[in-house]
Amino acid sequence: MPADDSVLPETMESLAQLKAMTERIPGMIFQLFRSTSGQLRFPYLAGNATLVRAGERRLLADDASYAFARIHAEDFPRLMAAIERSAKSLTPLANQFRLYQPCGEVRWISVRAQPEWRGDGTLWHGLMMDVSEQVAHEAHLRELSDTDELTGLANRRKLMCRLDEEISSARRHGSPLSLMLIDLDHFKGINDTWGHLQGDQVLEDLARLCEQQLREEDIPARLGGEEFAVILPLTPLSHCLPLAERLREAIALHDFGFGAGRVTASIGIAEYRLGEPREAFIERADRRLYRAKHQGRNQVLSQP
Ligand SMILES: Nc1nc2c(ncn2[C@@H]2O[C@H](COP(=O)(O)OP(=O)(O)OP(=O)(O)O)[C@@H](O)[C@H]2O)c(=O)[nH]1
Repeated sequence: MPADDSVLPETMESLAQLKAMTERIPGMIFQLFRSTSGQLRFPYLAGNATLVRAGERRLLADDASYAFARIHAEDFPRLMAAIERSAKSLTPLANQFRLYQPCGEVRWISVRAQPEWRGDGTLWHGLMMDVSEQVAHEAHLRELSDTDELTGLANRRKLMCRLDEEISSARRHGSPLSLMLIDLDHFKGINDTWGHLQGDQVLEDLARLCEQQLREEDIPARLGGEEFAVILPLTPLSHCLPLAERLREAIALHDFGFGAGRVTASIGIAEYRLGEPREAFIERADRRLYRAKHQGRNQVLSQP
């Protein structure tokens, strides 16, 4: 074979480049091997030292359990199931999990890897990235899209999701579930007399009153305008009625900034009937609210 003096320096240079690059990427590149007996080890692991300490890497080359022990308990079964599926079907592994850092901090890690059958086990070639900032940003966006901007309560979209969840739980367990619909009386008059900003303040105060008067497990929301709703899980109508009455009274006695007794609300309540669709449940509470308005306002009306 003809000697080629350029091969060695070029190879050395590529290796140096590769080393410099892997040490700087915001994650790790790895090979993970799982033997047919189920033992896991990282034959290759390079990259961001904060995810795995240099000393730990040597241990992980023989036994990956040190790293797997740092995975959050809630995410561990999902990751193991994904590894199992990927090994069985030889399809790419894609998962996201929380990893405890040596300092105790938790980071979100996204893993993508391609499996390959090696005769005595499966070898994945992959990449792990620290996606904690992205996960936090997504959670913030989700929160914004679920929250009413003015009052900070859940918005209509979130309320409907929560109502669906509570209805399915009530169906599964046969547990009671009630709904309150709350509408401020003559709110247009408040806006017209005191101005829109003061009107907004009333809505914010009402949100705080709902939170103070109700229990931790109740779910208050602003449906829009001056209309609010509260989901009361595990609550029969007989328990919901005094709660609604207490809230109505608290509103009527509260000083919203222009003297107590100037703002009142009408409340319609209903208890979920097993099997009924969500809209029918809301409709029954709404009919009671409508009736409360027409019977003179500042009152609670219920429908069993
Ligand atoms: N300040 C403020 N006003 C709002 C907001 N959303 C809706 N409104 C006002 O709420 C008022 C609702 O008026 P109506 O639907 O006639 O109801 P109401 O005056 O409360 O009368 P009843 O419900 O029949 O007692 C309207 O004047 C809307 O402009 C808001 O975010 N802030």
